[in-house]
Amino acid sequence: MDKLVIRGGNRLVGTIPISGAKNAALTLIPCALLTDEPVTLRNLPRLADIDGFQHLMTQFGVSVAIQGGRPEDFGRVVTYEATRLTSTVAPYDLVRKMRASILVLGPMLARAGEATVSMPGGCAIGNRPIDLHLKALEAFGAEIELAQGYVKAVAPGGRLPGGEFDFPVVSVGATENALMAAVLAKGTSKLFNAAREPEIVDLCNLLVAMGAEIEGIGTSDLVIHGVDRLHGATYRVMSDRIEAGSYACAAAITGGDVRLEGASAHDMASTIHALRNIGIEIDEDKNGINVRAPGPLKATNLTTAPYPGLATDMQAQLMALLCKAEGTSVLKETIFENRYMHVPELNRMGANIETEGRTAIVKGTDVLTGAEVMATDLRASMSLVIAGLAAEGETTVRRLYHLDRGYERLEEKLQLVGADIERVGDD
Ligand SMILES: CC(=O)N[C@H]1[C@@H](OP(=O)(O)OP(=O)(O)OC[C@H]2O[C@@H](n3ccc(=O)[nH]c3=O)[C@H](O)[C@@H]2O)O[C@H](CO)[C@@H](O)[C@@H]1O
Ligand SMILES: C=C(OP(=O)(O)O)C(=O)O
Repeated sequence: MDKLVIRGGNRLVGTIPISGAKNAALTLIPCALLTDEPVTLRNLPRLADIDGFQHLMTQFGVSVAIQGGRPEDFGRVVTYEATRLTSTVAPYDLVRKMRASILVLGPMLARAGEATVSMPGGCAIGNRPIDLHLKALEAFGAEIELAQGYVKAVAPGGRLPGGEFDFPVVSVGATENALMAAVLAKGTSKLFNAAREPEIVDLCNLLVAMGAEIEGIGTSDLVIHGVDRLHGATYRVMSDRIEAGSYACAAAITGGDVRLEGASAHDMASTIHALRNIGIEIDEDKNGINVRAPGPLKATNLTTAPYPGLATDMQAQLMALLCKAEGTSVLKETIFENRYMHVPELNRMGANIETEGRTAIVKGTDVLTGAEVMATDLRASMSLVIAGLAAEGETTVRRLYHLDRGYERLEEKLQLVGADIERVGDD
């Protein structure tokens, strides 16, 4: 298995292109199930999760055509065509590798009147149940049965009537599934306390481009007027606010000066706010942001929350940055119950972090030291890379399959700005 070897200490300077957002792409791709016409997505990141999702789409008889895209380019253009669905079953073997596979449930049910999807199970960052996905679909009229680890959902009479659902907890995935189910329902549906992450706005924009009728886009109350059919569309995936935030942390920890080309300051306002509190200078323009670390990093307190709050997907990377800040920072993780798996690994690199339940106390230190570390999940992996870039000596990060789920050609992008990082085969 490959590993990353990082020799820390280089100041990052230059430009990093930001890719299309993984978490948007993973909800835009299943929209192709909603129509028999082609749906073309531009700026799709080249990631293991996207390949996995495409594989799942072919399982349903969807044709997947990758156009152009030179190997040296970031992103690519892919057309999905679900002229006729040959299966409505998402098997365990494909779903277990990628939680986001549950996002085929809503659109498949809307298009085919039935869907059978393996339960995704837990993962390193927490239990991650799907009860809200199922409750929202039931509120729209679906009949749901759980058997042998599978969810079987049926729309009586072949089409959901639509309905209302008030989310007791904000859920990105459940909002996405409910939206994709409601757009083809017979009647009007309402969602209250829906997630309003930028990726949900991206999803709504594609659905509208396909002919859906949605009111309240960007707010937590959505009204969806079901239509009889949707048509194809061509759509550009939004830029990845978490990838951009991660590279901002990487630049900042090295005292660097980096432009993140294509980053959307609007979508990552909470991360920018946190970085400014840490003493990082950020200039925004319509094509990207510039990140500069002019002096010592300052401690700050951070609490993750649904959008527009601080994204839980940024917690680990900001924590790595705060390991080198002057003073003590207190972080609170409110979204997932087990998202501090990077803490013992960062401590092995000389960080001073203590956790108590959902709170982490980070005492800043002058020196981090290179070490052999093990990545446990996607953002935890990135936090170790960030620490490694500022550490004295060599850091080796293993289990790169986590990083490859969510960072398009990470080492190439970091090399562009002067990092000493390489991917090597394990011996
Ligand atoms: C592919 C994708 O877009 N993944 C993102 C998505 O995950 P995902 O959509 O899985 O996360 P959710 O927003 O659903 O989870 C938020 C909270 O709701 C809980 N919950 C969720 C669903 C449910 O049916 N029941 C329930 O209790 C979860 O356990 C968690 O505590 O949003 C998360 C929160 O911003 C991000 O960290 C993930 O990167
Ligand atoms: C947790 C994440 O992704 P997923 O929901 O795909 O596991 C993430 O992107 O940080």
